[in-house]
Amino acid sequence: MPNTPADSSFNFQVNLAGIIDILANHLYSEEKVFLRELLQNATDAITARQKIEDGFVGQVRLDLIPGDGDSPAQIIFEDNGVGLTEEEVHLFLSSIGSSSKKTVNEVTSREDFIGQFGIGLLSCFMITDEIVMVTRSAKGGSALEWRGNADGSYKIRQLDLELEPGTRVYLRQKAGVEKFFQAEFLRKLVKYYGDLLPFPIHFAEEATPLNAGDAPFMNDLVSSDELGRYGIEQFRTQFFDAVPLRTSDGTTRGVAYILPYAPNPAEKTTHKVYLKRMLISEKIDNVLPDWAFFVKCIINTGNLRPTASRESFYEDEYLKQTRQELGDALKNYLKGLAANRPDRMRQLISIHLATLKGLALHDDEFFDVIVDHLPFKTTYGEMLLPEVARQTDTLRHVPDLDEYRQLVGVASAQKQLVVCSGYLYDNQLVAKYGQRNRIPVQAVNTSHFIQHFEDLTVAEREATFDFLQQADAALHRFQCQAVLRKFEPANVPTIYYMDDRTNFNRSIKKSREIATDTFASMLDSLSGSVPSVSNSQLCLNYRHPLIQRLAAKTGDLKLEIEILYVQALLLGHHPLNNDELDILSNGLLQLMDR
Ligand SMILES: Nc1ncnc2c1ncn2[C@@H]1O[C@H](COP(=O)(O)OP(=O)(O)OP(=O)(O)O)[C@@H](O)[C@H]1O
Repeated sequence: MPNTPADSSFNFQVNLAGIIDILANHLYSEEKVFLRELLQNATDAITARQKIEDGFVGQVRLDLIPGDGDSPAQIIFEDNGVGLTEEEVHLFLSSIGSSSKKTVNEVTSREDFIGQFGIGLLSCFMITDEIVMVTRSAKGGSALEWRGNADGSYKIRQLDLELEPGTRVYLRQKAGVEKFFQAEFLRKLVKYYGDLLPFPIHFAEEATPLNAGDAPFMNDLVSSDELGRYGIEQFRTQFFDAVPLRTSDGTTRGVAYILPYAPNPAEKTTHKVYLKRMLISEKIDNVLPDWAFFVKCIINTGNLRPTASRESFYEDEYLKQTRQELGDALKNYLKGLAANRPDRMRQLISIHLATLKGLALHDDEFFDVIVDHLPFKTTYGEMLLPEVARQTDTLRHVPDLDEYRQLVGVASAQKQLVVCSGYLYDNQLVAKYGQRNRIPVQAVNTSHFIQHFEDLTVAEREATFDFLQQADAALHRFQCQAVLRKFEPANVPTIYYMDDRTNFNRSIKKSREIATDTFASMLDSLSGSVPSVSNSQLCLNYRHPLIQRLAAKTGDLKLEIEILYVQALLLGHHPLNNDELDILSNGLLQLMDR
């Protein structure tokens, strides 16, 4: 054991080969990014040269020397950028984490370049064991050869060659990465990462560059047809629409494609993002607000800061501002669509209804943009909430779908405008609409309607007294009270209101019928804990001829009343338990006997 003095200090020891291995092989998710890093260095070198030579025209050439039996294949990647002096080679190329792009002076600033960490070149070690770079600085000096090894060693030598300024990188294939050394593969990869770069990238001696150097979304005057065609080309999808995006300072611009289908909300939509015209990643998910997951974007940005792996952006002020502004552009599009093309807005809503409703609930701003255009089922047919609000002083809604179905005919006949809020999010949306627009909102159920039905006259009440007594007694075992009222439509004989307690007890009874012994005793103790008093009501319609006839009859009407009760359950979409099914079958048998 070494004898360490009490308060001695040491420097960390760096295992160079280990660090290189981590950076080269574990920072990036895929090997192909080595080409992105080479393109990025070439772009930055050309930018740096343009800073000192006004109007300088950059270019890049990529070549592949196929392998033969003895020597492996080799990629040669060449740019006519600023190159490196000997001092710079030692300072930036041979020192991990050093980058010439951090240097700020009167001609360059940090924002001019894509690179910043001083590690990107190491990604080439994913496909080679040795990086050879031949460079000559535009600032003068002789040509140099630098050989960097994955074990952390490097060599430099001066070359006695009259080279034009620029840099050439040689990468000799290591075992197991043959696919990156195929001409076709490289061509595609260059197009993939560098299609928008503003200088030609040639393959070998080919006259036509591999990259287009531009894209329709970079052009302010682009037509939406052109954007649509670009969307098909990029994603093989005919989108619902293409929305041009642009931040106020113009540093980020692009296009948002509205998906022609409802996306899976569990999956985040990712976007294709270029940084200073170089493709960073297709999997960026934080450049748009969360609510915008019904669009897929392609954007080019000049000021967002990529992380070291370049697979996402730092959550900084620029990103927040950009996200806000791109979100605003989308909201403006939706507003414009609603104002000028309501038919298209309706189509968009019909595709993304659930998504838009869910988003509106969680984002107040978005809520205000969209809520006036969301269709709701009402007793007057499909309506928008502002239309409903114009026609009633209180926005009444039925939050239970089955209950709404039972009530719709009755409420329409009473000329009551009621919204169905039984579909996903509708209940909360109606409540939020009332809250934000200061309109009273009331959730109503069947009981509300029964209370407002017309009462019988005194004479009618006297004449039906016995019948009502009998009905009440017959319904007692179902924890239900009989009520006699007059309501429209006259062809509806009954309407049933089931309160929560009865509902709970009925579900327990239904489960009890199929439960094992142990589970049954648990259910018994549960049902014992609920008071048997309930407010459930079977409202009999005195306008219906059948009810009038029954009310006028004397004798035992238990079976008739029970059948009416079961019929009301069925109309209200309530599942029947065994007792109730028996009532139906007995009733039919007795009918046959008669
Ligand atoms: N083609 C090139 N022309 C001129 N200089 C280059 C070239 N490629 C690399 N360099 C120099 O080597 C340095 C290190 O490059 P590297 O790609 O590792 O990091 P970076 O580009 O600075 O930052 P990042 O890690 O963010 O890519 C650069 O800062 C630059 O000075």
